[in-house]
Amino acid sequence: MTFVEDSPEGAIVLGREPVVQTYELSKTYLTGFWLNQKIESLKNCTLTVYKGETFGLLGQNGAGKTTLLKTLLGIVRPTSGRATILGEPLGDRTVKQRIGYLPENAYYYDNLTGWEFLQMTAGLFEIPESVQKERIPLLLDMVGLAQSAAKKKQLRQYSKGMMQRIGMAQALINDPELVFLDEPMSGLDPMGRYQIREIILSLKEQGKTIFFNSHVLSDVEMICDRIAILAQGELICIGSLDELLGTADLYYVKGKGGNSEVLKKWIPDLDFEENSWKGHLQGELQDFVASINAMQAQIISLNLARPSLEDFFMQQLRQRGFVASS
Ligand SMILES: Nc1ncnc2c1ncn2[C@@H]1O[C@H](COP(=O)(O)OP(=O)(O)OP(=O)(O)O)[C@@H](O)[C@H]1O
Repeated sequence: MTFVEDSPEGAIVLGREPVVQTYELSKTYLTGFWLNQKIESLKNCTLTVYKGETFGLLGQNGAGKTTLLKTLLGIVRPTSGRATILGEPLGDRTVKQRIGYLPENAYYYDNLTGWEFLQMTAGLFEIPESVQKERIPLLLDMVGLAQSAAKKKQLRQYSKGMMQRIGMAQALINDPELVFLDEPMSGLDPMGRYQIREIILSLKEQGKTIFFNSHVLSDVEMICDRIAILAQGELICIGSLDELLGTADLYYVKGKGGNSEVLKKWIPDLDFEENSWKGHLQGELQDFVASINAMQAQIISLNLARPSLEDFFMQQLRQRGFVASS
């Protein structure tokens, strides 16, 4: 299938099927006793997520990630803008059958065992009992929960890691095409995070589309095809990791001397070490070298560099004034 509509990210990529599309989506919460305080949680967010990709939405606490996810799921009504999920407008009932959702802070009926909880969720999707009998053990295996524990233990006895796993299983109970995961690695130890990453990768192998929120940037870097960064409700960048991190003309430079104010214009993450400085160069190399010569400063080394996602994330926030420059 080919698509050639206009999109916020420019033309939609030919040959790729969009499964989530938002156009200038905004959400303003009204709070306070008189509902006269406004919190602009999302500001004109436009993005496209394609079939089969793992898409990571990043942002600091309070950036608006959960609000965007809840808006897409029809839990929160947008103040303005529009969006489609699997080609249908927000709130379409048929779409709900085809998507899965792992909430960030889920409140499940904790007197149920894990098994009963999955049966209850399957019931909500009207999944026949014969299918449930096959699917529940498969899902438990997939998320790494022992069937005996799932049958015996009530959810109130579950650890954080077990809750995250059972949450993942319920998000997949309807064999969804598109899965929304809100901070799936939050609160997990390294082994738990590794296992969740493995589950996400196996879902990707099955051709599912995964949209997830996270602030664990190293996990995102390992598993995402594309990412977007939200800051104070604004989407400040979107693209594949190669597009965002792998630009061939990005240099890591070390040097000494010169004027720190001038250097900072070229090197936003400028860092000083005894009598030298270092950081990632922004701008044309030739012009930078001319500026270095004019200041009678000295370049010690210049290497092509791919920043880590964490470096890139901090740099984007600093450049746009969302965090103070160090
Ligand atoms: N129901 C609500 N009523 C009023 N304000 C809200 C509501 N939900 C979220 N907000 C506000 O909207 C902003 C974005 O919150 P949101 O939970 O979407 O951010 P987040 O990026 O998911 O943060 P976190 O990583 O901490 O979960 C915050 O300022 C938050 O206080």
